[in-house]
Amino acid sequence: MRKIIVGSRQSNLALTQTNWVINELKKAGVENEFEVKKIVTKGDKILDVTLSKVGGKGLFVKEIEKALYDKEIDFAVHSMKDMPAALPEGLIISAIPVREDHRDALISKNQVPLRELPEGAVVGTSSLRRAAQILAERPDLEIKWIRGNIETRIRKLQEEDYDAIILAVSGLKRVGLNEDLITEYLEPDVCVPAVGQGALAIESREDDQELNDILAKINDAYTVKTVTAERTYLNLLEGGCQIPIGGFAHLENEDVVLNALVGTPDGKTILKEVVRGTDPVQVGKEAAEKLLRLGAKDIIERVKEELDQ
Ligand SMILES: NCc1[nH]cc(CCC(=O)O)c1CC(=O)O
Repeated sequence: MRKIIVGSRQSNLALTQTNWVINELKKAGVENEFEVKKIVTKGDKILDVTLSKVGGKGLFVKEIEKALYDKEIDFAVHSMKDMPAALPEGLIISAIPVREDHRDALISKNQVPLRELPEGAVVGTSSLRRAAQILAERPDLEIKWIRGNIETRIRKLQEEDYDAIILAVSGLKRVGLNEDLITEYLEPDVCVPAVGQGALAIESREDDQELNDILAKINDAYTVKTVTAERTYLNLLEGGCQIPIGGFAHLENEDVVLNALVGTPDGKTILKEVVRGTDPVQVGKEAAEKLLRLGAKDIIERVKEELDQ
């Protein structure tokens, strides 16, 4: 039986996600041997610049994709929300396992929730999406960029002058941090998560049918359907850049219900739509069309120009 080589970034989060997937495959009855091969990406080497300024999503996946092409590895596990809209020729998302918690969380000093933070309190995030939604709720707060992995950000909250930070619940759980650290779970009506947040994408070569059949064993129909709606919507709005866009879908009976949001980084303009339907692609398209009609294009173009400066 073929040994399967799995590529992973070397961060704690990436390795945990990779090992989680391998374990899910084993639980699904896969008996192949697995080897994890660590790969250093450009995104891992850049620590002090706003991620959106240095090139956004592609940063973490390029080197991994080269290793896939060169057949140094057979598959790789990515955070779905870090996946670019379109994959390069010959590579596919071959499976999407069951999603972890989709929500963002506020972690504050002294466990003070968002509504009760003192006026002018400093909130750390490097996500324009989170900044926009936090400022829409609390225009008096100050957003301060924060970089580094999950553990580093939590250390910075303790050691630097942040009053609170925002992180994805999924990442926090995956790296094994105690959920008691969380002050407040931000539900999608307060903070619409990033498209694909909490979900993983397994990337492999399109022509590796034998492996893709194995990976399909941990495909989760619910997650595939909801992430398809979210990514269809995102792909129709975005041009590969990091902008304040949120999208989260859930199922109600047979219906996909998509919460879609585009905002200005200062939170002064927030466009929101809820679209439902049975076909996830149709729901995604409709959400994009509705937001474009509300003026999403202007906001996206303006943010891109500012990022380019
Ligand atoms: N932006 C970085 C990033 N990419 C994936 C996750 C974990 C969340 C996930 O699984 O979607 C995180 C950390 C965060 O957003 O707090």
